[in-house]
Amino acid sequence: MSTLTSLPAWSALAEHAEEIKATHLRTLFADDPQRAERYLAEAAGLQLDFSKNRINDLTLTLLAQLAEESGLTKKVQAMFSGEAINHTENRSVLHTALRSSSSTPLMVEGKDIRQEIAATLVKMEAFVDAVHRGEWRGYTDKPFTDIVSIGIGGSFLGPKIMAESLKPYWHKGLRCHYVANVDGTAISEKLKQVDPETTLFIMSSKSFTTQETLTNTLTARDWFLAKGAPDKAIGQHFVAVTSNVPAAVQFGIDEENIFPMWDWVGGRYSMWSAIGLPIALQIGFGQFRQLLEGAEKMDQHFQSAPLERNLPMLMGLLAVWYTNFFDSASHVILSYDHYLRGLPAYIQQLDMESNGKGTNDQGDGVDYHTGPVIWGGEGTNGQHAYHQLLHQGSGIIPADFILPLNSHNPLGRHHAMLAANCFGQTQALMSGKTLEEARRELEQKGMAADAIDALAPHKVMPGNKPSNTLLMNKLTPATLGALVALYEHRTFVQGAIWQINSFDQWGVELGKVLGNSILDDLESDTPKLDQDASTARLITIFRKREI
Ligand SMILES: O=P(O)(O)OC[C@H]1O[C@H](O)[C@H](O)[C@@H](O)[C@@H]1O
Repeated sequence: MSTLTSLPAWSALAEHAEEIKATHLRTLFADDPQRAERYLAEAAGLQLDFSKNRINDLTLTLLAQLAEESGLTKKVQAMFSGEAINHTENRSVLHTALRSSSSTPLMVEGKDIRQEIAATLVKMEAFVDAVHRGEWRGYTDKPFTDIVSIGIGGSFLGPKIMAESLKPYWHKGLRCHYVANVDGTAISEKLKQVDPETTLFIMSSKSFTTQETLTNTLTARDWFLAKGAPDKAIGQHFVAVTSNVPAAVQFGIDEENIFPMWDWVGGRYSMWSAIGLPIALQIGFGQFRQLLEGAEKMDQHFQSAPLERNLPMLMGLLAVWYTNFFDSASHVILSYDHYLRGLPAYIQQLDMESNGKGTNDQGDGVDYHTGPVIWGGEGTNGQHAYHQLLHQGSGIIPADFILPLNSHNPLGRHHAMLAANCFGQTQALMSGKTLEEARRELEQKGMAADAIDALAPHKVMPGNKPSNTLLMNKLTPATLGALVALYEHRTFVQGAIWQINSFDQWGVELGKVLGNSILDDLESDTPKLDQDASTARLITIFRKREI
């Protein structure tokens, strides 16, 4: 038995889960008229209604006990104070420092990182303002109209999705494009849309070794020169964000055009650093700061609020509750806001790359489930598709519904309809429809008794499906910052309970290495073909393709 499953709270939760499984959410609501008020928590402009979860007060007490026995509070402090909690890479985990307004020195390897952070923000601000004012221009003296941001993983999804989410705040006259995939189509299609004289390229790579990013940047540079730009214009049109300055310089980026980031920021947690430069260019530096401020408010809440009011703790512990005691293997994020349609993909990377681990901190294989599959999409679209599985599928898929109370585009009844759909879905998941209700409905339609017998069972919706509803007054840089920080800390809480390192990603390495040796075989005149039979065959088919 692992140290986690032998904790007293774990067995107590297992026992308690049996009681809860025998209780319908309808009953929990009927038995407790105050439930909706009591299971509502607020922080940093976000309201969480967690009353439609399969819990009661005892569940919360036992989850709090689990947090206590797992040393959660100490682990939170260890992260914020800069301990090297990413122990497999011997690194601190300090994305929270990037949005902190504190001036108390924060030392990492003998250096106060607050100063480096502040200096980088100053450099970013000066750059953003210079581009916006048209002072930093293209080689033919025209102001920039387009930014092409090249990066992948954490160096792509954060900037792209956050900028997309904040479209109402965009700086006029500047468009950002994002290229990640090594598929030549990705960059070709972007380059068709831009003019070399008015395009600025940002190469974002923490390591500066990522195949996709290096390849796409070289292609962009070749295109730029092939379109007639002089060599000396590269400095004006190509900037980089990286923690590997020597590699960027060697690659040909001017040293003064490099924005630093650091080892203590994980890729999927890096949008708050200079990796967020495309966001800042797109929405302006003042609003980029508001994004940071919103996140800082959530950080403060996470560190100080009591567990029963603490949004990230509640959401993280609820995820553990369903993953480990209800065998739930996935979690769905449903954005009821068109601007937030990319958020599920962002959280997918954040959570699955963080908690998709099967080895615990002691180096042993875990004997319990860890990171569930995170997926989702945009409401109401999903209601006409995969919500079927949420309502009538055989398992439990906990859902997060996210809704701003005000729209940036308040058109007639649209927003009330959107909200009604959102709330209606949470209600349907919770209450479902019984056989009697299904039968009554069909009787009222005048259906014959034998037809009712045949059809009614298919119309039954078990309900009892858990969901959270997250509300904010309006989607702004500050509320978006708080929302993303909330999910970061939710991810942390789960990893802390599961005793895994949420901050490394060794699992992505092997495929990269194998990919490189396969690339040699695809391109070489004398391929080794020393792979397994299937892979060797695939290589041979590719080599023999008709061109
Ligand atoms: O920023 P880079 O060093 O180019 O890394 C880009 C991405 O690639 C890696 O494979 C990791 O899985 C990601 O966590 C990372 O964000």
